[in-house]
Amino acid sequence: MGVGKSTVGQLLAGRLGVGFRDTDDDIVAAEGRAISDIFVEDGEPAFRALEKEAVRRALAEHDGVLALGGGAILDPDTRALLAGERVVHLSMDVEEAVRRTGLGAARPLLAVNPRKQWRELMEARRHLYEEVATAVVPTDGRTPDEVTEAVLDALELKEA
Ligand SMILES: Nc1ncnc2c1ncn2[C@@H]1O[C@H](COP(=O)(O)OP(=O)(O)OP(=O)(O)O)[C@@H](O)[C@H]1O
Ligand SMILES: O=C(O)C1=C[C@@H](O)[C@@H](O)[C@H](O)C1
Ligand SMILES: [Mg+2]
Repeated sequence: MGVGKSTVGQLLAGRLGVGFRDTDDDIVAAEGRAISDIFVEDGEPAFRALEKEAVRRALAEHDGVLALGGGAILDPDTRALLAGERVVHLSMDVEEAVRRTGLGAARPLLAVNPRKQWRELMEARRHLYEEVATAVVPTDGRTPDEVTEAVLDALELKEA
């Protein structure tokens, strides 16, 4: 959460001359509600079901850079769909995470005690991010442009 998937994803798409899509945005557009509202009104399992369908559809329809929600990899079917794709795990440490996400209600899973919750989420998810990633790119102390450059290098992709 807040690692820069949307920011770097758009920069990367620009550098590659391809389209950019973000499954969080797809869900918000389809539902006409903010993600935090979906969490509060319907609960996390309902959000995960919407997310799984959004990822499946985006992978089928879209040929370019796709940003996933931070928890999309929790779903085993989604992880299976990512097999065979280039998947970048953008990483950061907890202090950088707190700086980038702030304390707002926009990220429901970090709403209370964000430092502790972020650490716990990472402990629970790290192995899943590592399982699906074909490249890991640390983002600490790097600007979005520098991260984008590092992603291009890590994926050995040429610019358009
Ligand atoms: N490399 C970076 N260095 C500093 N700040 C950054 C960097 N990348 C992104 N940011 C800032 O951090 C915040 C979160 O970035 P962004 O929304 O792109 O993350 P995200 O991974 O898409 O988040 P979410 O999980 O909510 O979708 C934004 O304010 C953005 O400007
Ligand atoms: O890491 C997560 O579980 C989330 C990340 C965001 O991208 C959103 O999909 C939502 O806030 C949940
Ligand atoms: Mg985003």
